[in-house]
Amino acid sequence: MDSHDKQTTKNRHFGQAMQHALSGVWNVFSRERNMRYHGTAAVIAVAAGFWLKISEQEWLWIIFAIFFVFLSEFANTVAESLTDLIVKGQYHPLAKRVKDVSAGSVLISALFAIIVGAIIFVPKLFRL
Ligand SMILES: Nc1ncnc2c1ncn2[C@@H]1O[C@H](COP(=O)(O)OP(=O)(O)OP(=O)(O)O)[C@@H](O)[C@H]1O
Repeated sequence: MDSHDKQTTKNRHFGQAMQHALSGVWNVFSRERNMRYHGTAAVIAVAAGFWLKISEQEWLWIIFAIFFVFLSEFANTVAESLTDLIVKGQYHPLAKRVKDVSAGSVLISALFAIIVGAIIFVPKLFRL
Protein backbone atom coordinates (compact mmCIF):
# COMPACT_ATOMS: atom_id res chain seq x y z
CA MET A 1 0.00 0.00 0.00
CA ASP A 2 1.15 3.53 -0.72
CA SER A 3 1.77 5.85 2.17
CA HIS A 4 2.74 9.35 1.16
CA ASP A 5 3.09 10.72 4.71
CA LYS A 6 4.61 7.51 6.21
CA GLN A 7 2.38 7.92 9.27
CA THR A 8 2.60 5.05 11.78
CA THR A 9 0.78 6.67 14.71
CA LYS A 10 -2.98 6.62 15.31
CA ASN A 11 -5.20 8.91 13.23
CA ARG A 12 -5.67 12.27 14.99
CA HIS A 13 -9.30 12.84 14.01
CA PHE A 14 -12.26 11.32 12.19
CA GLY A 15 -11.50 13.20 8.95
CA GLN A 16 -8.00 11.75 8.81
CA ALA A 17 -9.29 8.23 9.54
CA MET A 18 -11.90 8.63 6.78
CA GLN A 19 -9.24 9.87 4.33
CA HIS A 20 -7.13 6.76 4.97
CA ALA A 21 -10.16 4.45 4.74
CA LEU A 22 -11.15 6.00 1.37
CA SER A 23 -7.58 5.67 0.18
CA GLY A 24 -7.82 1.95 1.08
CA VAL A 25 -11.01 1.60 -0.95
CA TRP A 26 -9.40 3.38 -3.93
CA ASN A 27 -6.29 1.22 -3.59
CA VAL A 28 -8.28 -2.02 -3.98
CA PHE A 29 -10.45 -0.72 -6.86
CA SER A 30 -7.49 0.74 -8.76
CA ARG A 31 -4.95 -2.07 -8.24
CA GLU A 32 -6.90 -5.32 -8.08
CA ARG A 33 -7.93 -6.57 -11.51
CA ASN A 34 -10.59 -8.86 -10.02
CA MET A 35 -12.11 -5.92 -8.15
CA ARG A 36 -12.67 -4.17 -11.46
CA TYR A 37 -14.51 -7.26 -12.74
CA HIS A 38 -16.65 -7.28 -9.57
CA GLY A 39 -17.32 -3.54 -10.01
CA THR A 40 -18.37 -4.06 -13.63
CA ALA A 41 -20.66 -6.96 -12.63
CA ALA A 42 -22.19 -4.76 -9.89
CA VAL A 43 -22.90 -1.92 -12.36
CA ILE A 44 -24.55 -4.42 -14.76
CA ALA A 45 -26.66 -5.90 -11.90
CA VAL A 46 -27.81 -2.43 -10.75
CA ALA A 47 -28.64 -1.39 -14.35
CA ALA A 48 -30.58 -4.65 -14.82
CA GLY A 49 -32.39 -3.99 -11.54
CA PHE A 50 -33.63 -0.62 -12.80
CA TRP A 51 -34.44 -2.00 -16.26
CA LEU A 52 -36.42 -4.98 -14.93
CA LYS A 53 -37.99 -2.93 -12.10
CA ILE A 54 -37.12 -5.37 -9.33
CA SER A 55 -38.90 -5.14 -5.96
CA GLU A 56 -37.56 -3.58 -2.75
CA GLN A 57 -36.77 -7.01 -1.32
CA GLU A 58 -34.98 -8.04 -4.50
CA TRP A 59 -32.91 -4.85 -4.35
CA LEU A 60 -31.85 -5.78 -0.81
CA TRP A 61 -30.61 -9.19 -2.01
CA ILE A 62 -28.73 -7.66 -4.96
CA ILE A 63 -27.12 -4.98 -2.77
CA PHE A 64 -26.21 -7.59 -0.15
CA ALA A 65 -24.62 -9.82 -2.82
CA ILE A 66 -22.64 -6.89 -4.27
CA PHE A 67 -21.28 -5.78 -0.88
CA PHE A 68 -20.56 -9.40 0.12
CA VAL A 69 -18.36 -9.89 -2.96
CA PHE A 70 -16.66 -6.51 -2.46
CA LEU A 71 -15.90 -7.31 1.19
CA SER A 72 -14.51 -10.75 0.23
CA GLU A 73 -12.17 -9.12 -2.28
CA PHE A 74 -11.06 -6.57 0.32
CA ALA A 75 -10.34 -9.38 2.83
CA ASN A 76 -8.50 -11.31 0.08
CA THR A 77 -6.34 -8.28 -0.65
CA VAL A 78 -5.52 -7.89 3.06
CA ALA A 79 -4.61 -11.61 3.32
CA GLU A 80 -2.41 -11.45 0.20
CA SER A 81 -0.65 -8.27 1.30
CA LEU A 82 0.03 -9.57 4.83
CA THR A 83 1.31 -12.84 3.38
CA ASP A 84 3.65 -11.01 0.99
CA LEU A 85 4.82 -8.80 3.89
CA ILE A 86 5.68 -11.87 5.97
CA VAL A 87 7.24 -14.20 3.38
CA LYS A 88 8.99 -11.43 1.38
CA GLY A 89 8.96 -13.34 -1.92
CA GLN A 90 9.95 -16.73 -0.44
CA TYR A 91 7.88 -19.82 -1.17
CA HIS A 92 6.05 -21.20 1.88
CA PRO A 93 3.31 -23.86 1.91
CA LEU A 94 1.35 -21.85 4.50
CA ALA A 95 1.57 -18.75 2.29
CA LYS A 96 0.11 -20.86 -0.52
CA ARG A 97 -2.65 -22.08 1.81
CA VAL A 98 -3.53 -18.54 2.95
CA LYS A 99 -3.66 -17.21 -0.60
CA ASP A 100 -5.56 -20.18 -2.05
CA VAL A 101 -8.14 -20.30 0.76
CA SER A 102 -8.57 -16.55 0.57
CA ALA A 103 -9.07 -16.69 -3.21
CA GLY A 104 -11.52 -19.55 -2.60
CA SER A 105 -13.60 -17.34 -0.31
CA VAL A 106 -13.90 -14.75 -3.10
CA LEU A 107 -14.94 -17.50 -5.51
CA ILE A 108 -17.65 -18.72 -3.12
CA SER A 109 -18.97 -15.18 -2.58
CA ALA A 110 -19.05 -14.60 -6.35
CA LEU A 111 -20.94 -17.88 -6.75
CA PHE A 112 -23.46 -16.68 -4.17
CA ALA A 113 -23.90 -13.42 -6.13
CA ILE A 114 -24.42 -15.34 -9.39
CA ILE A 115 -27.09 -17.52 -7.75
CA VAL A 116 -28.88 -14.47 -6.30
CA GLY A 117 -28.72 -12.71 -9.68
CA ALA A 118 -30.00 -15.80 -11.50
CA ILE A 119 -32.94 -16.28 -9.10
CA ILE A 120 -33.98 -12.63 -9.44
CA PHE A 121 -33.23 -11.83 -13.09
CA VAL A 122 -33.69 -15.05 -15.09
CA PRO A 123 -37.49 -15.43 -14.56
CA LYS A 124 -38.00 -11.74 -15.36
CA LEU A 125 -35.92 -12.02 -18.53
CA PHE A 126 -38.03 -14.98 -19.68
CA ARG A 127 -41.21 -12.94 -19.12
CA LEU A 128 -40.04 -10.08 -21.38
N1 LIG B 1 4.91 -16.90 -1.16
C1 LIG B 1 4.20 -17.88 -1.70
N2 LIG B 1 4.38 -19.15 -1.29
C2 LIG B 1 3.66 -20.17 -1.84
N3 LIG B 1 2.74 -20.02 -2.82
C3 LIG B 1 2.52 -18.77 -3.26
C4 LIG B 1 3.22 -17.63 -2.74
N4 LIG B 1 2.78 -16.52 -3.38
C5 LIG B 1 1.83 -16.94 -4.25
N5 LIG B 1 1.68 -18.28 -4.18
C6 LIG B 1 0.77 -19.10 -5.03
O1 LIG B 1 0.60 -18.42 -6.26
C7 LIG B 1 -0.78 -18.10 -6.48
C8 LIG B 1 -0.87 -16.74 -7.12
O2 LIG B 1 -0.35 -15.76 -6.22
P1 LIG B 1 -0.91 -14.30 -6.23
O3 LIG B 1 -0.18 -13.53 -5.18
O4 LIG B 1 -0.87 -13.75 -7.63
O5 LIG B 1 -2.40 -14.57 -5.78
P2 LIG B 1 -3.75 -14.33 -6.58
O6 LIG B 1 -4.82 -14.92 -5.73
O7 LIG B 1 -3.63 -14.83 -7.99
O8 LIG B 1 -3.76 -12.76 -6.58
P3 LIG B 1 -4.86 -11.80 -7.20
O9 LIG B 1 -6.09 -11.97 -6.36
O10 LIG B 1 -4.21 -10.45 -7.06
O11 LIG B 1 -5.04 -12.23 -8.65
C9 LIG B 1 -1.42 -18.18 -5.09
O12 LIG B 1 -2.79 -18.52 -5.18
C10 LIG B 1 -0.60 -19.29 -4.43
O13 LIG B 1 -1.11 -20.56 -4.83
